[in-house]
Amino acid sequence: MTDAIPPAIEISHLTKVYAGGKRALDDISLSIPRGQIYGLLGPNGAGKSTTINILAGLVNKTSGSARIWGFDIDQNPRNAKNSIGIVPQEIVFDPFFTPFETLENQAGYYGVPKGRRRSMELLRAVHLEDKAHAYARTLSGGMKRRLLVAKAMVHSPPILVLDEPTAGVDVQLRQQLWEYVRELNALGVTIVLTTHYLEEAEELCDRIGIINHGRVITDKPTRELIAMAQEKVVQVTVDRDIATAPSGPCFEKVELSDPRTLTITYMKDRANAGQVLNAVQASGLSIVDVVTRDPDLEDVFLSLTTPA
Ligand SMILES: Nc1ncnc2c1ncn2[C@@H]1O[C@H](COP(=O)(O)OP(=O)(O)OP(=O)(O)O)[C@@H](O)[C@H]1O
Repeated sequence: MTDAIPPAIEISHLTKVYAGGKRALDDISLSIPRGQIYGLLGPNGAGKSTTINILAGLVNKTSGSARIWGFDIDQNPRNAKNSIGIVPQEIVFDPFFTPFETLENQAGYYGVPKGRRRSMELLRAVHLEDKAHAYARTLSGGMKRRLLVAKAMVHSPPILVLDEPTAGVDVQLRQQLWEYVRELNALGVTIVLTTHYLEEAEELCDRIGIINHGRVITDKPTRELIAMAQEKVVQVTVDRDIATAPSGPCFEKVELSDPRTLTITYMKDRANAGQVLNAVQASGLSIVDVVTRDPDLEDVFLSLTTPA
């Protein structure tokens, strides 16, 4: 009876108006399925952190409701909190504790008995075993971020939320972090991440929600979202220099990138690449090379978040 299993996170008509009147969330509803890697995307100030901070119990909502692993955050705050681990955007540690102590303290905070603590195991998983007894202040930025991930996992929550985890983290560390996130997901942990890196969301996430100005503008499987980008681009190299770009009935836009290269945009619901190439040949040009570009999430994101 999979239908009876509640989603990992269910947000229903959530609204947040900050003191001062800023409406950061305006009637948001989202359902995040269990077992997935879910990407929450949106431009700066869209309301991503506000959403996560409400789930974490750090910000009070104005109205609406949220359930974490089936537990209502108002009616069952303790179970809701125990079901989620949050890696915050900002790095906050007591610099005088070692990574090992940091994890032990956090486990204590969650009431994890000594015999069931996994501090060393977690440090090993985030490649910080050799730093277990160094002061937190001596760790590099990337190490601190990995320690935050371990800290969020001390109570073995079924959901891990990462708020902009790779901001300011170099490419190699980012890859290591994602590797660990994927491992956790393979073990059954539901992952929610917010990111500005669209390629990253596209590569990692099974499903993506986009919010803008405090509203959900889309919430779909990544594949469907990419398919929504209607614009396609084909770059055609012709056999001789030309001075002006030819026109074609199915061209949305055409540019002469260099004297022999045409960059043609067409709408995939109105034409196909064959028709575009036929139109080029019909203008008397011979084609020597063709490069097509598939839409990526950036195209979808821009078309959905830019005011029409
Ligand atoms: N404590 C606060 N008091 C008043 N306004 C706030 C507060 N925190 C956030 N806001 C405002 O609420 C809106 C949503 O902010 P939020 O931090 O949730 O966005 P975000 O999508 O996480 O952005 P970013 O990607 O920059 O972190 C913004 O306009 C922000 O200025």
